[in-house]
Amino acid sequence: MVGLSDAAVAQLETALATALAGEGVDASSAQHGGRVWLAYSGGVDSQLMATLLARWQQRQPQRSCALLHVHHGLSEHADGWELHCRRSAERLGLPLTVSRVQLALKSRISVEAAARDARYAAFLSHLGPKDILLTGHHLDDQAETLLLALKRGSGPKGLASMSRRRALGDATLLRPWLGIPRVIIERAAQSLGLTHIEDDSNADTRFDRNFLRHRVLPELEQRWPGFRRNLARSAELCAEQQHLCDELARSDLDAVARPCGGLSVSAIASLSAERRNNLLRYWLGTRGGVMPTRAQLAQMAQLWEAREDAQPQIAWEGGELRRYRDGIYLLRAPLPVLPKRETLPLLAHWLDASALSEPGSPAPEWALANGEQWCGQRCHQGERLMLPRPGQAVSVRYGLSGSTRLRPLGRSGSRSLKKLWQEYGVPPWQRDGIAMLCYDDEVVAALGLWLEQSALAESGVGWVPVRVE
Ligand SMILES: Nc1ncnc2c1ncn2[C@@H]1O[C@H](COP(=O)(O)OP(=O)(O)OP(=O)(O)O)[C@@H](O)[C@H]1O
Repeated sequence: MVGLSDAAVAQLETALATALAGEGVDASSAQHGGRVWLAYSGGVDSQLMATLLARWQQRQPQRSCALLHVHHGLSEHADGWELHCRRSAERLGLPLTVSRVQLALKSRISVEAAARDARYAAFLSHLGPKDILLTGHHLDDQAETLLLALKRGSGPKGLASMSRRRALGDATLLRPWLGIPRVIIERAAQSLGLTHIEDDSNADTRFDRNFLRHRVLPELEQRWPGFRRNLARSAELCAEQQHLCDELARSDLDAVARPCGGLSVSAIASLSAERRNNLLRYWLGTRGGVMPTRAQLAQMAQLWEAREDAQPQIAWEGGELRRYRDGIYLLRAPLPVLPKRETLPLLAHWLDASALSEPGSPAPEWALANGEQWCGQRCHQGERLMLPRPGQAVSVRYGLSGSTRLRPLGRSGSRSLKKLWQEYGVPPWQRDGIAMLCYDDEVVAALGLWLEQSALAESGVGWVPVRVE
């Protein structure tokens, strides 16, 4: 038995060291400058990992390691857990940060999910760009996660469950023990005589995960030994498939993205339904927010099946998709109400500055009411705006009347703004958000779209508005 326990400790210690070495965070590599954090609940898994991390650090004194405990404020015992973590961190000689979170309990979201969201938000707020966050997740957690994903009817992305390594903001999340069963961890913890927190709610089978852990998985494992390991293998296979789907979606996105934003309807319509759904899920995933359900995705067919002059819209919890001509656009928040007129003192100052003949001098950035950031580039050549005359006010205006007549560079004659919006393919709901740059009352540019002929510099220094990405 002693031999088995020693082997368990050695296996876990090796898995931890190997995962960290894989990130270049060991003595053999000098380049990794980040900190190694452990998400530390004080439960048996993270208690053992904290103990082995402290040992690891003694062999790597140049590395900075720390523990991060999230106090969810859910249990009456939470203060006691925090105290356990503080005492234990002191004994191990590892600094501890405690993060207190407030749970946003929304309908549809379970307490467990709300706690997890709050926990990861707290982790993110403490991690630096090159940091690593370890968690004590193991094979049994992975098997439970896969069964929970099956219960929800997830596709390959959900069934892929947890990954051994993934980005967390600019940091990296590592789960060194994801392939190791809980029994090995318990055996090792026992042999080292560790004291850890026992969360009484872990026994409460009203929670889905606990129900699977205590009632379902033991029975399945008894009937089919190795069942958990097989579940974890299925999760890995799903992760591989998902990886392929993402690769395909990225290349499809390159092909269907329109240069001025949105996706091309005709390009999307030429894809098979499965490929289209894959692309849409990927695209919406990269934009954040709540994903549409499968039924909502099916409804999106209206967007590319509608007549060209129709303007269908599909709304769900995470946003709204609208079609305008050949483009599909995602709107997430309600459109902002913009002030009609806004002066740009910084820009005016820059344009007035005495060093006018110094192209390339640093330009201040100006933020617009629609959230865009712009700056100006001075130049001697090319299509550039003339500088304002002394005393002329520089402003941006929004929501100009559609009958305003303008003369963009490169078009003959003047046209109404309404006609120009159509020519430039600007969807109706974006029009009021386009900033029109004015000298006194005269429009000199529609930012991001065109410069006005009447305001072009004919000689000497001029300037070009440039969007800051
Ligand atoms: N309150 C918390 N603070 C910091 N990290 C946490 C917290 N709860 C969970 N974790 C991290 O997430 C991992 C998995 O969480 P899970 O809820 O399965 O574990 P637990 O039963 O609370 O604790 P453990 O896994 O340490 O036994 C933990 O190993 C730990 O790394």
